[in-house]
Amino acid sequence: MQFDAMRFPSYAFDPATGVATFDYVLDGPSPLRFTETITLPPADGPVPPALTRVLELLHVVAGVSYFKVGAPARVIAPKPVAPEVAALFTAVYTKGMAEYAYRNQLPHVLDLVVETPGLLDPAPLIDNSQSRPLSAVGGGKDSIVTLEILRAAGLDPVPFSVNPNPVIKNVNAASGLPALAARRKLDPSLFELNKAGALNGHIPVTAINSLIAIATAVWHGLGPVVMSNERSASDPNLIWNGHEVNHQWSKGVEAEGLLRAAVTAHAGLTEPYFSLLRSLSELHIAQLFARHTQYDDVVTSCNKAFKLHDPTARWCGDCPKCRFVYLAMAPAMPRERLNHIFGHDLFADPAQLPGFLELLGIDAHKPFECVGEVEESLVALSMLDDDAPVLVALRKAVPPVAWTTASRDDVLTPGGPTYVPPAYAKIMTDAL
Ligand SMILES: CC(=O)N[C@H]1[C@@H](OP(=O)(O)OP(=O)(O)OC[C@H]2O[C@@H](n3ccc(=O)[nH]c3=O)[C@H](O)[C@@H]2O)O[C@H](CO)[C@@H](O)[C@@H]1O[C@H](C)C(=O)N[C@@H](C)C(=O)N[C@@H](CCC(=O)O)C(=O)O
Ligand SMILES: Nc1ncnc2c1ncn2[C@@H]1O[C@H](COP(=O)(O)OP(=O)(O)OP(=O)(O)O)[C@@H](O)[C@H]1O
Repeated sequence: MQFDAMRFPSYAFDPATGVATFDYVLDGPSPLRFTETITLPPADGPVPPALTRVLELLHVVAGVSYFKVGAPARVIAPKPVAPEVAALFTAVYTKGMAEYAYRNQLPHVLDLVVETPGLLDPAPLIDNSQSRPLSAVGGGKDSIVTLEILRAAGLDPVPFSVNPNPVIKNVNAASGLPALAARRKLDPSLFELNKAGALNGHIPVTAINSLIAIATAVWHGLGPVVMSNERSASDPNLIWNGHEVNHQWSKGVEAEGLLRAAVTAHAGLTEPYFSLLRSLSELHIAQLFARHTQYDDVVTSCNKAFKLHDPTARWCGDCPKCRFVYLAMAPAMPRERLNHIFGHDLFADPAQLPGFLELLGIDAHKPFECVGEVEESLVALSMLDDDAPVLVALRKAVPPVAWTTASRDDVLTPGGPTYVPPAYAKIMTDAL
């Protein structure tokens, strides 16, 4: 299938139902049309201009799911925008699609510049910084840690999820906090095209979920959207043709800065969005999670639980994410509790050894999954001193030089750039 350009013909929003419809076209000799539907949790009152503006951003950003069917050389945004917005669009379609470009060997994707038809002045500023935060919940340990820090500080967070599956609903129930939810429905023809062998691959889903969260916060008169993206999300998996390829790009600090700047320029929000956990390693977050036992029967970080077509699974016990989180939580809690959470004893199963070696940097590149850095895995291993079969084998396999690169202080001391506003930074300091 050959396509020349991707266009964004129209979008509509119905405040009576909360339904937004976004139209897309892949132009070429046989054009393809798509419509995505996003339903925001309904709110009373008129539609604030800032909501319309956030939906304009979402229209273009959510287009990546359809762009990937054909990877056209041109992407033509529908409206004039500020430079900050043009920068976000281009980054989402290039850096956000880098894993897709790498796996499908489409180098032109990394050099694409999203075309925008003219310049728009920045929107007037709206101070939203003092209102209740909206806290995105994905069902994993990270968002639970954020929710509990915000709650302990008396900020009365509102949990929010896109397409909450049973895992997310159970986490919300365990928190006891009333939650908001949005629904997102991809155009069904995408699945038919995928079955027929169309180009496919990973997309920067966090950028999409984040804009849906910001739209919801604006419509409900809430404050900043608080994410739980960790420090290591910013690190690439590999370099390809001189470009970084990062599976988690839209969870990284660069994407956070671009998204904040674009939302402030286009919709005027002074404090739209930040990650509270940005300065922390996954290992550190796992230690903070260990303080809260009420989520043990519901927490799930395994991505198998998040398939669009299989919403029932919890920890599969046999993927990079399960292995990494198991290793990261192991130093912070008794093994019985760990095995209860996972329903598997991964350190007793020799079949898990190759996967753990990969996490420890002894094989291949960092897996294309949301896992922490090699140093974090090494430090976690160094904090474990029992003789479980997998641990014994791992200690033998790690070359002596590897231990010298793994510093417990580096991994467990907060650091790196963040966009956490001062009031929230103080809360974080108090929580650690
Ligand atoms: C759950 C998962 O890992 N899905 C990725 C997987 O898709 P799969 O076919 O195995 O299952 P589904 O997610 O049900 O997707 C069905 C098809 O729909 C397409 N699609 C899905 C969501 C979307 O927003 N747009 C879409 O076009 C998808 O391509 C399938 O054809 O493999 C896919 C191809 O590599 C990935 O695109 C699926 O990833 C989801 C978008 C997803 O939600 N993944 C997150 C669990 C994830 O990877 N999060 C990253 C953060 C990435 C970021 O920068 O935001 C992380 O936590 O590290
Ligand atoms: N369905 C969703 N709706 C809204 N936000 C989500 C959803 N899934 C993930 N997120 C948010 O996106 C960010 C990245 O997701 P990620 O899956 O890494 O986090 P998590 O589920 O909290 O923790 P873990 O890394 O343990 O899985 C987090 O801030 C998370 O809250």
